[in-house]
Amino acid sequence: MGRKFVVGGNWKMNGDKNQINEIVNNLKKGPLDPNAEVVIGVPAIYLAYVKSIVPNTIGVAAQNCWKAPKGAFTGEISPAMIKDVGADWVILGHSERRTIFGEKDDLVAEKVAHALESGLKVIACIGETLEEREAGKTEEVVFRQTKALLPAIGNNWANVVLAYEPVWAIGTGKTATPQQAQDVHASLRNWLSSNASPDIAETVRIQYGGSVTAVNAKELGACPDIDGFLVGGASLKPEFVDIVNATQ
Ligand SMILES: O=C(CO)COP(=O)(O)O
Repeated sequence: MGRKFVVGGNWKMNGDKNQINEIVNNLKKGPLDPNAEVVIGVPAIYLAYVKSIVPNTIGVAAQNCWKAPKGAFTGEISPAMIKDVGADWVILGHSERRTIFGEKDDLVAEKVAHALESGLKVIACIGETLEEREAGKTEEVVFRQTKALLPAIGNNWANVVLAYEPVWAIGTGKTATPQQAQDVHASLRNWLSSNASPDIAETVRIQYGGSVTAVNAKELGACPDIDGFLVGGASLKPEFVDIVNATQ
């Protein structure tokens, strides 16, 4: 009850200053549902630029970070740096980080722990592959990925949003049906109730991600355990505003 709808736009490795200006102007024009929280996940190199042009009501997220504040980690950025340029969120454990860059559950957990300790809010992503779904392992995978996060999150659940993103639905145009998504969200909440606490299960927001569009957002958003979206492709387009407003 009372979970504020939260919509994230994950731009991935897309956008240049021209396109960013267009996206931000579109968000400013809105109008955006004041009851929805909006966070845009931008490429690291544009974090400061986006922060300088976006209204304060819109959160800005990095799409990854390292698990230490500074040091000899060529090419990486730290939560301290993300905060220093004014952003306050980071997306961690995205399936593209897990599959393309080989990030395992324990590395994701270490990153989550350090990001939270550093005062960032975290969108932590979980989700099964098509092979895992077809083998009937959806819950096993999602519970395993979430279990790894429990010690990392500790008492910091208020600063965490979970994003359930079935890998087979990402960038494929194959959205999970509202029932498929609702089922996983509900069983994850149930699992959290036993393995974290009933209060955490009740209050944590769980986003759905994977081919969300203005067309399917309303039906997905109406499901009782879907508390928002993590949007890839459509977050670069004007329809993102309609997705933010899906529960209005
Ligand atoms: O990976 C996603 C968001 O993090 C989803 O991407 P698409 O919305 O492009 O399927």
